[in-house]
Amino acid sequence: MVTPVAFPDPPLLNSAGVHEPWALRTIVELDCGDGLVGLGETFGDAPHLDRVRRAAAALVGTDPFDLAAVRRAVAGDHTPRADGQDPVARVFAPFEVACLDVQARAAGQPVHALLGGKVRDRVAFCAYLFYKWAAHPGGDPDGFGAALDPDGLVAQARLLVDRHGFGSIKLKGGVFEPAAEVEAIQALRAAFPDHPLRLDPNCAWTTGTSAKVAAATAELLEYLEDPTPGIEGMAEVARAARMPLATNMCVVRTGHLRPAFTQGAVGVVLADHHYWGGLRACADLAAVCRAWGVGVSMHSNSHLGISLAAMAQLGAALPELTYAADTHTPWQDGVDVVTEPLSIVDGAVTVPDTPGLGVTLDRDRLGRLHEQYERCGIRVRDDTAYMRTVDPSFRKLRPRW
Ligand SMILES: O=C([O-])[C@@H](O)[C@@H](O)[C@H](O)[C@@H](O)C(=O)[O-]
Ligand SMILES: [Mg+2]
Repeated sequence: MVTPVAFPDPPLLNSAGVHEPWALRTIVELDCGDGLVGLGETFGDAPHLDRVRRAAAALVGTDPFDLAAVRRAVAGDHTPRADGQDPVARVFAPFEVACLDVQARAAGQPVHALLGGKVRDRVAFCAYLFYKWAAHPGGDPDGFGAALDPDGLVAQARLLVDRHGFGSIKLKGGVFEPAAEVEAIQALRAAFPDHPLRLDPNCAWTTGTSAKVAAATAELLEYLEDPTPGIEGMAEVARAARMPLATNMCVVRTGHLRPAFTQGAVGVVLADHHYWGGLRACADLAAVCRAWGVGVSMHSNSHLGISLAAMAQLGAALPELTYAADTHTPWQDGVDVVTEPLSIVDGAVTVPDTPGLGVTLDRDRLGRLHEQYERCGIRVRDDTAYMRTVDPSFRKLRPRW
């Protein structure tokens, strides 16, 4: 069964615009008919939802232990996308996770056992800071407050660190002039002297601006994420930067690995099972990174508890994961589709050893979030269009500065 859901999202700012009041996801239930149900979670945009629905229909009768057959069934009549991303990987991913959940439940083992066994009991996550408004236009203030300057961000960091004990901090930049974002990083360093810091402007800067920011933050950042577009641009910045550059934008499929690594464009790749094609594809990615001496971190988008559990299971089994993973979990403020979401305590999720992913679908919650999907009117995430309702002159520019 494939169920689209919507959940409230705060007005988080990024280089593309601002998050809309509702975030979308798609929940996959793989019912094997003998009481075994596997769970998966993926993006919620309508074209993707449509592909996931078609894949689900094509999968009926396929053996959940035969991932090659599952992948073939999912591939169907796919056509490559102009933006270079691999739609099969994206559509296969939630089914791969659901199949692993089924396989692990059938074996009475946690998913990490199927990924080679756990190398850690706790998977660290970072506090993911965003510039944000106090409220959506015309809406009531949310519980997180505004964060439009260094003081606001430091207050936000305190809130997230107090709630979840995060031991490292990432700032989503690309929102204000680079100098203002450097000031924000300096303020975070002063307030959190021992927390590793990262800054991610989502390609909002030219190579020249990126090199200047890299110089200004050389002593402050553990890595600088996607300062500028493209592998060549990143390589140019990497030659000037003292810290490693990280990416979830210029290395998003296998074909990007060789050009990025031979040019020394990135020192850290953010794995994301939702678009690399599942948990095993991310383990393969991590092994390639290890061979090239490139670090591994983990990327996130707005998501719910099935994805958090999948990330935790993967993180437990990846020896290469030496950085705290991204997660948007705190921004969802407890809203979920699972009965007991995994919690982030002392900056980490304790990885469940129970059979499967370690989370159970709550049908009432799923039903409520699906009703919200039906009512919310959003069918494709569009941060830029939403920003333009507030500032009609806004344009998504990469680079902007
Ligand atoms: O949630 C956001 O606004 C992020 O900007 C997200 O869309 C990015 O994909 C991501 O978190 C990133 O690291 O670039
Ligand atoms: Mg990023």
